[in-house]
Amino acid sequence: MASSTALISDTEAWKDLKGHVEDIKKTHLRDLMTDANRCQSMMMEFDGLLLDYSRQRATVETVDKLLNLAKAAQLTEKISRMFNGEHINSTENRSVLHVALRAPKDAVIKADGKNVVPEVWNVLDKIKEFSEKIRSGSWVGATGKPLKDVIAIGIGGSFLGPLFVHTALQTDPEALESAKGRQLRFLANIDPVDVARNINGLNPETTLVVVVSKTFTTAETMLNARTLREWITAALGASAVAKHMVAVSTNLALVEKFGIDPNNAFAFWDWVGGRYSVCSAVGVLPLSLQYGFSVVEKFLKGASSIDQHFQSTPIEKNIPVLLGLLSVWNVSFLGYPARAILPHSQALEKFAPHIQQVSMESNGKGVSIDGLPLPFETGEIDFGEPGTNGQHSFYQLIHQGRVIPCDFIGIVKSQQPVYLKGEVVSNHDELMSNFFAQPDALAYGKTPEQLQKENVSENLIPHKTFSGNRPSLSLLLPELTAYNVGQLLAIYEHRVAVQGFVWGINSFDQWGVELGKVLATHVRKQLHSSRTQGTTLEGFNYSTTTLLKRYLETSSEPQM
Ligand SMILES: O=P(O)(O)OC[C@H]1O[C@H](O)[C@H](O)[C@@H](O)[C@@H]1O
Repeated sequence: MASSTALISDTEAWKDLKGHVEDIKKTHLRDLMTDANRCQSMMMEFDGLLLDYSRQRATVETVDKLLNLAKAAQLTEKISRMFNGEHINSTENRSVLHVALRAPKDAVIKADGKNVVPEVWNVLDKIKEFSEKIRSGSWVGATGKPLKDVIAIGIGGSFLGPLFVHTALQTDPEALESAKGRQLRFLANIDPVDVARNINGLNPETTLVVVVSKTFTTAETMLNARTLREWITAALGASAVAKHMVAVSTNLALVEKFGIDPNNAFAFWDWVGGRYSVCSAVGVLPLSLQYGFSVVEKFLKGASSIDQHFQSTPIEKNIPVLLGLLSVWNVSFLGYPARAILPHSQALEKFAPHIQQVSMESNGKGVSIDGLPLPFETGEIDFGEPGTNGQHSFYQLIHQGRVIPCDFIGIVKSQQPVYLKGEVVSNHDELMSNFFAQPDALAYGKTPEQLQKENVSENLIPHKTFSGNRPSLSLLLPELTAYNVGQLLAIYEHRVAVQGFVWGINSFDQWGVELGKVLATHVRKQLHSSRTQGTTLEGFNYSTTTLLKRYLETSSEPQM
């Protein structure tokens, strides 16, 4: 067993897998897929979901060795420590308890000795009450009109998760029905173009602005909040802020200082990481305003179902654990640096951008949790697009260029089925034909011999050959309701945690985002003094000085 300061790469289990790579290099998925017993052992079912990882470059032996690696990494213990509220985010001295955000009312989850579930439900109850008031029109704006439109201001974790869930629910029949006549928009970027897009067509009289920021100090969010406060006060007077602006934050003192009534602030806690906060008021408030609390509660229940599975299922049958181990295998042993997330569902178009933050901000680290430099790479480059759009864009590279393990996510029952008279299949079957075909195209490829049999001319044979042996996994969801969206979210959140636990890093801090912010502060000061006092540029290198000079000389930004 590894001591807490040892690197996982020093363990026998890791070395064993390193050696095993040579065995796997001799295999081809074409052959591995002929072993029905192997394939059968690589199917997992839970709560309506079906995971098939038989197209990973892995044998039954590989999976056993990965499970040994999990043991060497003390994975089960680390999962328990997370659920027990220990301060596993050691560099910030915090618990990691996003699972408490979706726990049933009677659950007991402790942070620093205190059960946090009642606090969670206090906020959920407050959201339920508030969102019902807004939706029913009993809460009105400054001129007496109901607030039918919502702009949620936030960035990073205070934006991507809520946007993903909102996009996924937009076409769900139940959610669609309950959102009738309402709009939810997201303002994230500090680019004034994003402000212009968000307020376009909206009337401050009928708009509620929700400022979402864990810290309530994020530069982009606070300037956007001041910008929309100005938009409201210019139209309705300063007193309108109380009726038209509310906030979600862990920093209620700063919310009040900003001028938002503390009664209209929705709290969350430092044991919720920004990128893990969609199940807190960060997501639940805007989504409840749009869809009603009962729809959002189903989303929380779906996530909770996976939490319970993750906490209590033995590792060999535990979906997030297996997914995490396979990602470690692909990154650290097979050397594939990227992962493509390919939902065959337009409703999941914002899933990959959300997982990009969850995964890359969590696991893109250079040192172990004890601060030792890592002799191996962690994290992967996540990207993705819904199928079939990606197919007509970057799949060429995935089929004949670099090897990129792919996650295919499919839905059995469409949210919006269409079946035209006289067509061979329904529109959803047409979409899903690609979901079923692509993984085999990647795994099997096409040999020169096959091409010769098809009488393909000799000069084209190299171009039309597909090497195959490209790994993927398939996840099939029964439908895409709020509940399933919650399941999907929690599977990926926990998968990322598993990867971090095995690599022995802290997946819950993000010091790497700080440096750029500090340097931007220097630039901001310089821009201010150059524009207001004509101060010459100082303290920047040749490159930045040249670029800044060009920017200042050729732009005439409006000055207040
Ligand atoms: O919610 P906020 O405090 O405004 O933070 C928004 C975002 O800020 C930073 O960029 C962090 O890296 C993100 O993890 C966080 O989600």
